[in-house]
Amino acid sequence: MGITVDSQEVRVGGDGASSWCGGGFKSLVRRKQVDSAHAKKGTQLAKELSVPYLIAIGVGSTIGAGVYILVGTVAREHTGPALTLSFLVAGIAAALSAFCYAELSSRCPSAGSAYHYSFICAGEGLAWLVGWALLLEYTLSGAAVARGISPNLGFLFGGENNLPAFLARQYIPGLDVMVDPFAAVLVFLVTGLLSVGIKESSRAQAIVTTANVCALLFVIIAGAYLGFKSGWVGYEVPTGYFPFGVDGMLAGSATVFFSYIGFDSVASTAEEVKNPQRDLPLGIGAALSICCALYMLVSFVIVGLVPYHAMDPDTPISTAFASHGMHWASYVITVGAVTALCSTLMGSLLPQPRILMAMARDGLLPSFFSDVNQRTQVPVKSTVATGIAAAALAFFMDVSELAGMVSVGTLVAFTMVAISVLILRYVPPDEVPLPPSLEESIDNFSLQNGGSSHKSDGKDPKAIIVGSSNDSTKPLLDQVDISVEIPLIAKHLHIGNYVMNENRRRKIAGWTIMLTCIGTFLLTYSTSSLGLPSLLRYSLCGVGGALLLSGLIVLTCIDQDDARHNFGHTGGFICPFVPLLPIACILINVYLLVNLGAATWTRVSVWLIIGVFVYVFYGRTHSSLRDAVYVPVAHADEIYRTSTNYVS
Ligand SMILES: NC(=[NH2+])NCCC[C@H](N)C(=O)O
Repeated sequence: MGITVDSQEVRVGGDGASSWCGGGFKSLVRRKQVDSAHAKKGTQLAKELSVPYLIAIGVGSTIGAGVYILVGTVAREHTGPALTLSFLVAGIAAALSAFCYAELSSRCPSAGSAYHYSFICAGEGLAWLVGWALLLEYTLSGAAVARGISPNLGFLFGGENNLPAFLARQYIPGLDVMVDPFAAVLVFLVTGLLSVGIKESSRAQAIVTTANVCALLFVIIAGAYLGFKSGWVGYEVPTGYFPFGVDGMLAGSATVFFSYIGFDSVASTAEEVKNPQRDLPLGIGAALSICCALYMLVSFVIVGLVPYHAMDPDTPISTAFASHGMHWASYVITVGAVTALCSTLMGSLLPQPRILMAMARDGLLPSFFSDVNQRTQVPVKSTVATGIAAAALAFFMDVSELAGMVSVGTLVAFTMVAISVLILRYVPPDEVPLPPSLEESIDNFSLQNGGSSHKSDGKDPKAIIVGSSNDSTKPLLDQVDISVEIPLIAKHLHIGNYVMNENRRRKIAGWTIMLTCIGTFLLTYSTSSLGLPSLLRYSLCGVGGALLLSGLIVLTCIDQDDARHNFGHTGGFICPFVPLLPIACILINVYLLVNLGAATWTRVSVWLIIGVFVYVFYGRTHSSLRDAVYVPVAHADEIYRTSTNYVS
């Protein structure tokens, strides 16, 4: 799109996404500036976190009950001894998303993670959906995890029925529900801890995470000892390493991918990190590598101890140890599972308030949620709101059936993060809403000069005139800290032929990214929907594959935005192999999304439809971008020239 001179409204620069959208859809594609989310004074979070804390948050949020349970069912049904490879493949798939998160968190380090990146890159509509889906994910996963703790504790007491009354679930006959007061209390305890301060809560996270990592190390070391002693019977099975073929191993990776969910919590703490550009990529990368190594070693040992077909589907690890006479190991493993659940609970309740806060700062939710407590420098109100919602769910509902809905949030976020990397590289956001201080100066200037203020004259606020001649522009600029504000505007000005070329490049890139995403969906949908008539399936598959491949080729040939070079030199993280890596990441995540099943999608649709209503009736009209001010091109040009004179 680039510069449009047809009306008073001018976008300086522009993107490939909004040019084709009519006025009604403009709110959906308006994008915020990278630095527009910088908190105002008094609403800042405490900058306390360094790499070790980030690793603790990442590992703690990622390692949950998943690994303790999945190894049994996945080895029995899909992979056999090749389970270790499934964890490797799933780890590589997760690493693709981690690379994308690392670049975005490093380049756009504000709270809100995937929601925030989507707002900067893809626009308000998709950002809202991502944020809305993440809210569902974190609340449900917090509730599900809390609810999983008492059955695990039951092992320590010799069965759930022997649990002391305060730990056990209670049946309420009148309501025909099984309530779990302990789960609710636990959620409140974690909420309290998270409200005290980010440093205190991440310290607690570090302690709990250390305990659960020690339990996994115990499984690895003691298991390897038993394996060497007993001759690794699990690997001696006559069916070989791949009893279900390589296909089975790949199907297993899709299931164990769940155990890698959670490292993205690190990105949500971006605003609380001392040196976000360097520390966030390090934290994300180290956390994921640690989890991948632990998962592979645990699975390697466990499938070696027991033949895969004899594995227990519910308590595979304890049973494997018991089969070698080490019954007491189940206590260590249960403690490991309980601490893992506690740390994932914290890992779910930590990001959600930050996403609520980011959405409220952008005006899409009431400002109640963006309130930061002055003393603790934590978004206490949204933390408490999150805690109440998760505790209520955990108290009343057995949310385990809703597990698929948890994955939707994560996978939608992972997909959008990969798309955001492509957009940031090829169609970086440079429709510049004016920086707030310049806006204020314009207002003051208009008032002082009796000129028409864009806010008060009832005209389209976007149609603001930034001075109509050099004479009127100069005093305006006098009131602005030019060294800060002008480069922001001037850097987006492309004059002469260059504009046309750049313009065309952006347009092609924007369309290509969109068509590549459509191709990914068609390809994964057609390969997964066996019920479709085969002609339709093959056609969809062909069209999808062709779109995807040509998208990849076109993007490989198009120049990327130069900013990444400058950014790379400042010590920030740059995702390698763009566009191949993000496209592979989109493909994997869309494949997993498409395969979540109709029942999950029906439930999620209800939530998303509610989200659309909230957006239409609240977010769209309250968005902080609703009055975004765009620089008219002629005057932007003037500002540019004037500022050059002024500076020189
Ligand atoms: N944010 C979340 N969805 N967290 C859930 C994490 C689940 C965790 N990876 C597990 O294996 O149990």
